[in-house]
Amino acid sequence: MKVGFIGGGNMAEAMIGGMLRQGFAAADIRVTEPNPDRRAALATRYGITVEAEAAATLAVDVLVLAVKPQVLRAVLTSLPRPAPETCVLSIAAGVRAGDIARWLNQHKAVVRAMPNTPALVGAGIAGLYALPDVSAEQQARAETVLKAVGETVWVADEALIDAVTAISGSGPAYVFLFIEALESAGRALGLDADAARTLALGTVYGSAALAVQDGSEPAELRARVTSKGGTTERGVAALEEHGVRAAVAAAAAAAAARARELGDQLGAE
Ligand SMILES: NC(=O)C1=CN([C@@H]2O[C@H](COP(=O)(O)OP(=O)(O)OC[C@H]3O[C@@H](n4cnc5c(N)ncnc54)[C@H](O)[C@@H]3O)[C@@H](O)[C@H]2O)C=CC1
Ligand SMILES: O=C(O)[C@@H]1CCC=N1
Repeated sequence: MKVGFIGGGNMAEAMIGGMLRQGFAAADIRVTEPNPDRRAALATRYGITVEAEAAATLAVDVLVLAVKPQVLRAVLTSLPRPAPETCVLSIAAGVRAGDIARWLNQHKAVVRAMPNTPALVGAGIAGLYALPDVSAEQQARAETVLKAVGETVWVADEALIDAVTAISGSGPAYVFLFIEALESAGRALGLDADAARTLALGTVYGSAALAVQDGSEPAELRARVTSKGGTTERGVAALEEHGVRAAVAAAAAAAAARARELGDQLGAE
């Protein structure tokens, strides 16, 4: 299967690294990238073909759109229409699949996906949505590309991709913010910087691993840490008093609203 990338930035690199680790051949991956430093870096690191112009990148089974949402329309309207069998896989936040099809001269085989940066270490999670004209085989090809860097979840309603964006697309930033806060609380309690970071990171990593492997409800896992009259009870009560659930809900609502706003703004162009 041949895969092309329009845009060779962070997300494209994460996906390319994962695909090569999963056994994709470097000869089957092509990238179009205008920045000469990025072109040299990708070609050297991965031995793939990286070019300044899109022409050769288009003759592929899956064409990944990995540029910023704000430039997508200009990029697509300057391209020839891809072959009907080419599955276009957009990872641009907010931009709707129907607008992509329109900018590609009514090329209807469009899958819209939202991956996340843990893809860099093969631990990504991506939501996908396919326009009705995408065949089962084209869907499977798009999924194979994303599965190279983690798990996938299909949604049947495109509006839910904005929810995926708010939860797992932007979510790593919420988790990193929590790690920052836990680390700085550790320093405030007298731990040195190294110990505070190691403890904060190990706690988030270990807790996520336990939740995934054990499979119990997160509330049940929390109950197992929380001894009656003990320390966790006080700590969790303080988190609840300070509105941690409301803060997370507000973060997700704001991110989803921004995804919709991007879709409205960019689709109206
Ligand atoms: N960073 C993240 O956590 C996530 C990002 N996304 C989406 O992925 C897309 C790419 O994001 P990043 O990789 O973070 O951005 P990035 O800025 O690292 O990469 C974008 C690349 O596109 C290149 N580019 C600009 N104009 C171009 C053109 N005309 N033709 C080809 N390439 C061009 C840039 O030189 C740059 O290397 C965005 O649409 C973003 O919404 C999706 C999921 C998560
Ligand atoms: O912040 C953004 O717009 C992109 C989409 C999800 C993660 N990064």
